[in-house]
Amino acid sequence: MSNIPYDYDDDEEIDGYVKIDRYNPELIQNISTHYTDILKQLGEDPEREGLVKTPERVAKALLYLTHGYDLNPQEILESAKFKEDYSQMVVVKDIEVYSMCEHHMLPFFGKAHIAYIPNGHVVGLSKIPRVVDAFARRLQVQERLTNQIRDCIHETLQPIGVAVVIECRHLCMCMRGVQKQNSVTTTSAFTGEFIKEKTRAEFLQLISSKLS
Ligand SMILES: Nc1nc2c(ncn2[C@@H]2O[C@H](COP(=O)(O)OP(=O)(O)OP(=O)(O)O)[C@@H](O)[C@H]2O)c(=O)[nH]1
Ligand SMILES: [Zn+2]
Repeated sequence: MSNIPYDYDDDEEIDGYVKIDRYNPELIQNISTHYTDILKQLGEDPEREGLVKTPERVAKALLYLTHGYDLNPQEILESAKFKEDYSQMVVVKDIEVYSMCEHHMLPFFGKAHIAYIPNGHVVGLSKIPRVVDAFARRLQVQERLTNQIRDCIHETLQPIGVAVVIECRHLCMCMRGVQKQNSVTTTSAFTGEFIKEKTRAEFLQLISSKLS
């Protein structure tokens, strides 16, 4: 998960990448005011003990859940790009994904599996999950999230190929609407060498194998 401290009054940098403008008190106050009204519209009493701080908590939570807008995924990758003559597939799998669907603003969550074949440069491994978070922590659809991760890695590292597979459960399909609790959505995006069947098959085989 992202390392952003759970402290919204902090105006310092997040891991050196970005200023937390998003967490300023005025913005939190503005969003809170709307949530006080929403609580009333829902038939609740915003003054009762359990709800007094809820609008502010929701405001902070929403700002956290969308902090990806403040991150620059290209910069994250550029910050740890190293010359290395390794030209086999690098696979980082089972990366937790937490995002919010832009249609209902309800969570979707699951795993991302990512591979690239270096072309003279490798990237610090932790930067791949960071890129996933930078795009996931926005209002998203799973297809766009998948393509954005692929394009960012492709454009920044210019590798021989990139592969992204994401598997998620969407709460908007589980706890409302069609109410299918067990459905999982899988999306994928490939560039370069991964468009070839043999390379793609090797990747799919690697992400389906379990560590013993
Ligand atoms: N393609 C895609 N659709 C998504 C994603 N997240 C949510 N949706 C869908 O967005 C659609 C919005 O459809 P609408 O008919 O406008 O909304 P709705 O009436 O709330 O739809 P239901 O969920 O079917 O009740 C729904 O079918 C959702 O399942 C996503 O990541 N990708
Ligand atoms: Zn939805």
